[in-house]
Amino acid sequence: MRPTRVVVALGGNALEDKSMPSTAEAQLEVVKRTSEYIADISLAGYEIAVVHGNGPQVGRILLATEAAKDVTPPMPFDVCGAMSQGYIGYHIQQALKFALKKRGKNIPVATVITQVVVDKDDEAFNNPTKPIGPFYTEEEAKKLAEEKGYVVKEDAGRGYRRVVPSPLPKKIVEIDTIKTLWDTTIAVTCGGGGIPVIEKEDGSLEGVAAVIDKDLAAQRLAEDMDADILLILTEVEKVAINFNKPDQKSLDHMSVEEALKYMEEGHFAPGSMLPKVKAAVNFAKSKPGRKAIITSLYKAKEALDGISGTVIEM
Ligand SMILES: Nc1ncnc2c1ncn2[C@@H]1O[C@H](COP(=O)(O)OP(=O)(O)O)[C@@H](O)[C@H]1O
Ligand SMILES: NC(=O)OP(=O)(O)O
Repeated sequence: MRPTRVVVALGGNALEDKSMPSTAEAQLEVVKRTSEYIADISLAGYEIAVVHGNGPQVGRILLATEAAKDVTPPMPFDVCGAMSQGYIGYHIQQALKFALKKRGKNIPVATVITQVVVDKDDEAFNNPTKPIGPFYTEEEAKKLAEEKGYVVKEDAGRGYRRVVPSPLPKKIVEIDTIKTLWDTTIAVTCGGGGIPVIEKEDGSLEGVAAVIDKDLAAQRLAEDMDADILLILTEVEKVAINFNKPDQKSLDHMSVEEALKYMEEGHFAPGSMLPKVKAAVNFAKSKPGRKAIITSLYKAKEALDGISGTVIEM
C-alpha cells in the first residue's frame, strides 16, 4: 500500500508572527518554527507537498518596487508573485531540510516556481477580493485609493487592505515536474496560489495582475496528485459556526452537505474561512475516500491522528 499523500496548505501564521516586524529575518524565524511541525508530519510517514500563502509578502514586494521607481523600473505584478514564491520557498527549503535532518531524515526539499492557468474572462478580474500587503487605517486606505488607484476593502474586522483580483486556479503548468519529484522530494509548490497566467491563442502563457487563493490552488494540486488528504493549516484549531458570536460552536466534522448549508447561511467569512471551506468541500467530493482537514499548524499532527481539527468528507 502506498503511503498516505497529504497536501499541506500553510496559512499566514506559518510565515509571519504579528508580534514581530515584517522583515525577511523575522519570517525565517517563524518558518523555522513552522518547519518543526511539518517535519513531524513527514516523520510520521506521510508523503507531503507544501503550499503556502503570499498575501502580505507579495503586497510588500509591490510596495517596495513602486517606492523605488525613481531608481529602477518597477517589477510587474506577476514577477512580484514569482519573487514571493522564491524567497518564501528558500526559507522553507532551508528550515524544513534542517528540521528533517534533526530527526534523522535526509529528504530533499525543493521549491518549484509554479505557474497556474486562470481564465482571462474570470469575473474576479472585475471584482477584486484578495487582500494583500499591510493593514491600513480607514483614512490611510482612502488616501491610497485616491493617490494610487488601489482598490481597498475592510478585511474581516482587522483593518483596511489593498485588494486585487483572485481568479480560480484552472491548471497547474508545472504539474508533471511535481509528479516527477513526488516520490523523492518534498516539493514546495503553488506558492501564493501559483503565479497566475493566461493561455494565449498561440499556446503561449502570459502573467497577469492577480493573486490566486492558495487554498484553492492546494485543492487543485491535491486532486492532480491523487492525494488522500488536503490539510489546511491556519490559526484556529477548528472551523466554527456562529463564529465570534456568543453561541459559537466548533465543529469536529462536517459532511459536504452540511458544509454547503453552513456556507449558504453565511457562517464563513469571505476572504478568510470561506475559501478554505470551499477548497475542502471541492476536494472531499472530488473522489470517494478523500478528506480535507482544517486545523491549526500546532494541531496538524493530532488532526492527522484524528484527535483534532475539523474533518470535511462526503
Ligand atoms: N466560521 C469560522 N470558523 C473559524 N474561523 C473563522 C471563521 N470565519 C472566519 N474565521 C477566521 O478565519 C481565519 C483564517 O483565515 P485567514 O487568517 O485569512 O487564513 P490564513 O491562515 O490562510 O492566512 C481564522 O483565524 C479566523 O479568525
Ligand atoms: N495567495 C494567498 O492565498 O495568500 P494568503 O494565504 O496569504 O492570503
